[in-house]
Amino acid sequence: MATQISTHKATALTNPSNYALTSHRLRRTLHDFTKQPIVLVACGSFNPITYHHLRMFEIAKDFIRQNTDFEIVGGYLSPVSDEYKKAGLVSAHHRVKMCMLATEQESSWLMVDSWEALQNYQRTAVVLDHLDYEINTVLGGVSTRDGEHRDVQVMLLAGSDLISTMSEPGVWSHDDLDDILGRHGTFVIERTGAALDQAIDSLARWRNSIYPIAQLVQNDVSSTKVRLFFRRGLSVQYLLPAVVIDYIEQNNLYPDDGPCTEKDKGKGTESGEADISTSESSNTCVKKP
Ligand SMILES: Nc1ncnc2c1ncn2[C@@H]1O[C@H](COP(=O)(O)OP(=O)(O)OP(=O)(O)O)[C@@H](O)[C@H]1O
Ligand SMILES: O=C(O)c1ccc[n+]([C@@H]2O[C@H](COP(=O)([O-])O)[C@@H](O)[C@H]2O)c1
Repeated sequence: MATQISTHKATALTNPSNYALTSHRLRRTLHDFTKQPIVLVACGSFNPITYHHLRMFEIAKDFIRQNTDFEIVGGYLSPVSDEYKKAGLVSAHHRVKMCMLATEQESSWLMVDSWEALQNYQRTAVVLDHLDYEINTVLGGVSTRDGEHRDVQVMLLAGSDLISTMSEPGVWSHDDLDDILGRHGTFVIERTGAALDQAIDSLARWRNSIYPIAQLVQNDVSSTKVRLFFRRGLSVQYLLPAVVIDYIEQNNLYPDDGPCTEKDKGKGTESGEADISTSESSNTCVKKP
């Protein structure tokens, strides 16, 4: 049975049954008492998680250390619910599991929060408010080495493609943008095809709490391309953790479509999927031996 909880905000949040926040890597003591403790949260499909999803957190970590007065005490991936109904979305259970395998194997500080995934669709503002409640109200925030209590600021970490949708009419509510960009704050990682300045241009009123971060090494990997590679029997080695590749193969999550014809080349199998012919491997269409 789901439980209703209330927060310091007007929102009522509902926890899926048996839900408890994963917090084994949440650092409860601040190293530097002059810094503001923060937790980074990336929301998305993670269908499947790629190395670049993990890399986003490392890029943000470097930026934060060099340019801000924040101190990161934890990082969460929050896979979206099945109700998001994006084409080709495999079940939340599998996407949560893949994120867990990846973070446990590849990272020493990242965790997965399944609250959003394992229930009905939740807006991103609600997800951030939920984590704020769990970390600050339920767990009691963090302390300095002298035992002084500090609330943790829960901040969104997103690619510039996602942030550019915030300027599209009808996608996000203004109140939610105020909550996400104004109250929580957001780190925006540059993504090929979605220029940073264009993505945040019309979000100027929140500019003090939006931190754009350029990618020093351009990385154009997307989950869409990874799914297409699986479906075409192409290698995905080194695009995502081996432990995730094994899991996908064991559960046959993105089945190989079989040999493709001349006509198929460059086409996705899910509506809305990227045209693989725009990538370097455009002319490769081979079936696995
Ligand atoms: N290569 C990348 N560069 C920058 N940001 C990225 C990159 N890949 C994913 N992200 C960001 O990671 C978050 C979660 O992404 P998501 O799970 O939607 O991955 P995706 O690769 O965009 O998925 P799909 O291809 O299925 O649309 C989003 O904020 C997205 O902008
Ligand atoms: O909260 C909103 O109004 C909102 C509007 C558009 C997108 N989002 C979130 O943004 C993420 C988009 O993921 P994706 O895979 O479609 O890029 C996903 O977590 C959605 O819940 C959230």
